Amino acid sequence: MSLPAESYLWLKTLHIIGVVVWFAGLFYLVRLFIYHVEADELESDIKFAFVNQYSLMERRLANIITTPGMILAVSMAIGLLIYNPSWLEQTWMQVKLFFVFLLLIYHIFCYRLMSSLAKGECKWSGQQLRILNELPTLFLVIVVMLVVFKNNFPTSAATWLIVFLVIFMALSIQLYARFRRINKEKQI
Ligand code: HEM
Repeated sequence: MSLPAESYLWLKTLHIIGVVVWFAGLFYLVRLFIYHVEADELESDIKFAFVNQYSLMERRLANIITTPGMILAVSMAIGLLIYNPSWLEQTWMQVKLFFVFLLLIYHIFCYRLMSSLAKGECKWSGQQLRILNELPTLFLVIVVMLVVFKNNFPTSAATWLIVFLVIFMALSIQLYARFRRINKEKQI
């Protein structure tokens, strides 16, 4: 297939725009889930107003931003592969596709969480959702490193970066939880 090089660059531009929109949606969606779960724990009359509003915001974000972003990123990626199928033979692309597959499972899982939240059946705590919300960051770091370094992936540097990220995320979640506990005790 011999498309002009500019077409390839247009596909790549739209692919990157799709990826940015997709991730913005995924990050904000789980943040909304956290607010939703915390509103659900309130013992006040306005609880239902909050919970309904969060459900509406989640649905709109997922259907108008997150999923269209995913569709744009994936369809443009298919275009890039049709343009240059030899990418599929490269190890970095195979590893990338594995992580994209995990990301798609995460995306579908977010939809399941959204529907269980809307029904008031969600078993996840705010703390667990905070941890879940760190997963796409890891996927993002790994996938972007794969497309940039390709087959020269800096294994040792990447390992340290990922270990650092995981520790940093775990610590910040714990610190935030402690900060909230102290604040709550002060209010009582
Ligand atoms: C359906 C899954 C995907 C496929 C098949 C795919 C495929 C591709 C291909 C073939 C390229 C062009 C590589 C080049 O010209 O050097 C590319 C570029 C890129 N992809 Fe993906 N991609 C997918 C998902 C993603 C995701 C989820 C992300 C982000 C987390 C991502 C981030 C990027 C970036 C940043 C580039 C630009 C790299 C550069 O120009 O150096 N891709 N992708």
